[in-house]
Amino acid sequence: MRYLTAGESHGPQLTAIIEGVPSNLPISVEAINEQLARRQKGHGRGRRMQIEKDQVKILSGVRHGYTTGAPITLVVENKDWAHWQGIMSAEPVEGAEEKRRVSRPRPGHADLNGAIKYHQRDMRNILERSSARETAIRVAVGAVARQLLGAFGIRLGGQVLQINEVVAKRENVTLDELIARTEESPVRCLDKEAEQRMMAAIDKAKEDGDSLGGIVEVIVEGVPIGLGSHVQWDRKLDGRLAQAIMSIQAFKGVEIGIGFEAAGLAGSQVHDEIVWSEESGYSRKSNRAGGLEGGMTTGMPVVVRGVMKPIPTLYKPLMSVDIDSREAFSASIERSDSCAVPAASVVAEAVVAWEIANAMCEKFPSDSMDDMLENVRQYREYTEKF
Ligand SMILES: Cc1cc2nc3c(=O)[nH]c(=O)nc-3n(C[C@H](O)[C@H](O)[C@H](O)COP(=O)(O)O)c2cc1C
Ligand SMILES: C=C(O[C@@H]1CC(C(=O)O)=C[C@@H](OP(=O)(O)O)[C@H]1O)C(=O)O
Repeated sequence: MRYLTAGESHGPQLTAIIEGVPSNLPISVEAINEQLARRQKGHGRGRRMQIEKDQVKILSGVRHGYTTGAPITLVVENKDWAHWQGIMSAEPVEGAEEKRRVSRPRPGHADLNGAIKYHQRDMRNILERSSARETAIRVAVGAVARQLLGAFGIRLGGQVLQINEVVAKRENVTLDELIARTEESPVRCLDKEAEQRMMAAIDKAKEDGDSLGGIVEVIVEGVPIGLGSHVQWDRKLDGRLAQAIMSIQAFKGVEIGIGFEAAGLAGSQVHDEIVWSEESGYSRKSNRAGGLEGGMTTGMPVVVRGVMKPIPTLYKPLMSVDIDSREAFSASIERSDSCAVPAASVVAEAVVAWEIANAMCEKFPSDSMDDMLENVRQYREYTEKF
C-alpha cells in the first residue's frame, strides 16, 4: 500500500489518496471520525481545536461500506479556511497576498530552511504545509489501516509516558485496560498522579509563554511472526517504524523495546529467552526487543516509543532575524498549542498502524480480503505447528 497527503493548514481541506487497500474490507466512516476526534483532544492544545471538528469524507474507492480495490480518497475539511479564504486563495486576490506574511522565522519550525530552499520570501508558504495540521489526514489514513488490522485480530493502543520532567510510573496492564484508561485521561496517561503534575506543568508553560514536549508509546498486539524482513535494509520493519515515527512533526527520537536502555545492560539482561508450548508454539519469556528481531516481528507485542520536542511557536518568542531587514527581532507569533504530546500519541498510533498494515499486505496476497483472510489463517496455523 502507499499514500500521499496534500493540503495546507489554512487551505480548504486536507486530502489523502491511498492505494493498495484490499477489496471487500468493510470501512466505517464513524470509526475514522472517532480517531479524528481523539487526535483533537488533549490538555495543552490551542484555540484552533475549538474551531475544527474534523470529519472525514470518502470520495473514492469505497462503495456501500466496502473497499473496491480502487484508490481511496479521503478528505478532511478545514473549518478555519472560512477566515483565510483570500489569504490562502489559489487565484490572485488583490491585497490579500501580503496579509499575514511571515518574515521572522521561528526557531525550531521549518520556516527559514524551507524559505531558502523553495525561494519563498513569505514564509507562510512553508508554514502552511509544514504545520502538523497535516496529521489530521494521516490519522484518517491510519484509521483505515486500523480497520484492516482489526480484521486479523491485530489491535493497538498508545499512551503518554512523559511530559517535560514528569515521568509516569509504569504499570502492567492489558491492552484493553490501557485503551480504556488513557481515553479517560486529558493527557493520555495511565498514572493519575503524574497526570495531575503533567497538566500543572502544561498550564505553567502556557502562562510563561513557553511549550513542552514528552514521550509517547504505541503497543500493537496480535501481530503474526515474520512481518518485515532481514534480507534488505529498506524492508526491515523496525527501520520503517522508526521512519514513520520520525516523520511526525516535532518527533526527534525513536526507541523499539527497551531501546536506549540496552546500551547500559549486558546481553543476558537484554535478549528474550525462547520458549515453546503445544498450545501456542514459539514465544518469549520477556519482550525487551519490543516484538522485533532482525527487522521482523517475533509475534510478541510491538512496542515503539517516540520523543516529541517542545512546540516551536512560543508566545514569549526566542530571538530571530527579519528576512527583510536582516535585523534581530523576536520570532513571529502564530496561534499555537503549548503542548501537543497527547494528540501526538494518537498520531503515533496512526502511523504505526499504517506500517503494520502495510507489512501485512506485503507478506500476504492482498488484492482482496477474501485472499488475505484465508492466507493469514493458513500462515498462523503453520507458525503454531512450526
Ligand atoms: C499534533 C501536533 C501539533 C503541533 N502543534 C504545533 C503548534 O501549535 N505550533 C507549532 O509551532 N508547532 C506545532 N507542532 C510542531 C511543528 O509542526 C513542527 O515542530 C514543525 O513542523 C517543524 O518540524 P520538526 O519539529 O519535525 O523539525 C505540532 C506537532 C504535532 C505533532
Ligand atoms: C491545526 C492543527 O495544529 C496546528 C499545528 C501547528 C503547527 O505549526 O504544526 C500550528 C497550529 O496551527 P494554527 O496556527 O492554525 O492554530 C496548530 O493548531 C491540528 O493539529 O489540527
